[in-house]
Amino acid sequence: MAHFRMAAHPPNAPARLHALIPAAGTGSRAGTAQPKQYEPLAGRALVLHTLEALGGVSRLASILVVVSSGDSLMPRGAGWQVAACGGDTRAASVGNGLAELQARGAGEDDWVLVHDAARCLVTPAQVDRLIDECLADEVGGLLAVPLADTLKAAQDGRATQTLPREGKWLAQTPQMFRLGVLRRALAQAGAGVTDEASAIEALGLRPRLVAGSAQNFKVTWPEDFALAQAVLESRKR
Ligand SMILES: Nc1ccn([C@@H]2O[C@H](COP(=O)(O)OP(=O)(O)OP(=O)(O)O)[C@@H](O)[C@H]2O)c(=O)n1
Ligand SMILES: C[C@](O)(CO)[C@H](O)COP(=O)(O)O
Repeated sequence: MAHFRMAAHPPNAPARLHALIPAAGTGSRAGTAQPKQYEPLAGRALVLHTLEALGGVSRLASILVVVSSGDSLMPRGAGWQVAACGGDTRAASVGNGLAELQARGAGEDDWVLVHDAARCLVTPAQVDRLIDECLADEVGGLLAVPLADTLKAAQDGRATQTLPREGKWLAQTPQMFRLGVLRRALAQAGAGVTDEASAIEALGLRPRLVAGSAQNFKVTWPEDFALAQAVLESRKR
């Protein structure tokens, strides 16, 4: 694996910001022959749209993409680095990616913005809003959207109860936390957590919720590709 090291970061220098992109999943729910991040979308691999958006965020000092060992599909480019240290779960891929970032020169106090490769519709403006609102925050935070629909509890395919939706949000990415705290939080939380914020919450901390956008959805199901394509095409007009 080709390694890069970041420029030395002197003590007391301001914290830098890094993007970490977990891209080591198989996309089993998407029903595609290859992992969904490599599916063609508006003329190129889905993950390249994600990387283009992050490349438009001028405050990011580096972008590291985590892929599975043996992955031969991830495109190489000047604007990002690739580490083949993916794990069995998203949490493991992120934990391994944080260790890799640190090994490559990132500091404990540096901010890391973890962003799903599969959220290819994120925009630089959304990421900048997250950074603006979290940079002075003691904990950090995440993009999220308030629940728009009525929320049901269910059993055997039948609704058993309608749950209050007030105060409920859908978590998106990026999720922005200090590298050292996030590493420790994920190590304590274990492989079961589905996002970084849950590991931080388990420490008793309260991540800031920053308004995201319904368009920043995660490509998960077969029908999501056509929707993502339509959004990308609408932005060209
Ligand atoms: N072991 C894993 C699992 C997921 N991811 C990444 O985490 C992001 C969000 O996960 P998800 O949408 O669940 O992707 P998959 O795990 O690939 O999809 P599925 O659950 O349908 O198999 C994706 O960019 C995916 O590549 C990862 O890096 N390592
Ligand atoms: C991190 C995430 O995208 C926030 O909504 C989500 O939790 C990932 O979950 P998945 O089960 O790995 O798709």
